[in-house]
Amino acid sequence: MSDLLEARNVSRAFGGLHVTRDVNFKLAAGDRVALIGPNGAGKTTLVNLITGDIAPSEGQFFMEGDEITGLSIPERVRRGLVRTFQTTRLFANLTVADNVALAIMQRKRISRRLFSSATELPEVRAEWSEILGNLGLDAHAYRKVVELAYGQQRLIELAIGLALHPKVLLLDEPAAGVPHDEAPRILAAINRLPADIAVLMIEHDMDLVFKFARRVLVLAAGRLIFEGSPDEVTANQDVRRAYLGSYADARRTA
Ligand SMILES: Nc1ncnc2c1ncn2[C@@H]1O[C@H](COP(=O)(O)OP(=O)(O)OP(=O)(O)O)[C@@H](O)[C@H]1O
Repeated sequence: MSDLLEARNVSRAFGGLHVTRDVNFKLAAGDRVALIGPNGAGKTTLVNLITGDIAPSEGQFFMEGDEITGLSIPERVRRGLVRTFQTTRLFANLTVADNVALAIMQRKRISRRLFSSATELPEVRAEWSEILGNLGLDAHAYRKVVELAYGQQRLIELAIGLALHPKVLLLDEPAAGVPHDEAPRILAAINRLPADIAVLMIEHDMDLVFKFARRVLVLAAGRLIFEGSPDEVTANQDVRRAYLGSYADARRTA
């Protein structure tokens, strides 16, 4: 199967600070990959490079074989390279349905001037109601985002990502800040994402990483130092030294 996304020799420096160093990886359809690494390893910078928020100093990105290094963020989204929205970018005083409808309209290029009626356009409504149903948010469709619990707001980020029809979905700490008892719903929603999309998740919560990922990329000081299955990553001495030590020991002795 051909690769959906490829990073080839990607580096990024800020002044003299080399934050991303010669990174290479590939994502294929159906991949469930976690990107982990200690604080300051360069995870967010790498995601910003993938999305086009920042440009690499060196190297290239490819989507389905086409070079996308010079493309804008919206052009990448149109090709199916989607990052979940942050809750801070949701329209808090609009309904959940309106927030998802806006993303559907963006994808279908329906003018926002039609917005007042667009949420209820049959083809738009059918789509958001299916997405919200799959995420267990259908009962909240007509509630304002601001009225929902934080965990539910984070599910709306996923809903908007899905409304953009991703081939590659980038999740930036999807459970961060979510109360412990709401976190399983996030994991359940992530586990129900369409099987054929590639998902790359940055996450600090190792329990979530090990429940979600079939492959783990480990970043340290801007370099990918290891790639393997969750068990291989836990067993690897370099990774343990760089990052996992206490967690791996805790797992072993548990
Ligand atoms: N625009 C920038 N200008 C200068 N330095 C930057 C910039 N963006 C990031 N850095 C530096 O790059 C390094 C990596 O930051 P980044 O946020 O990518 O790491 P991270 O692995 O996501 O960290 P965390 O897990 O703490 O979120 C840090 O030392 C940070 O200060």
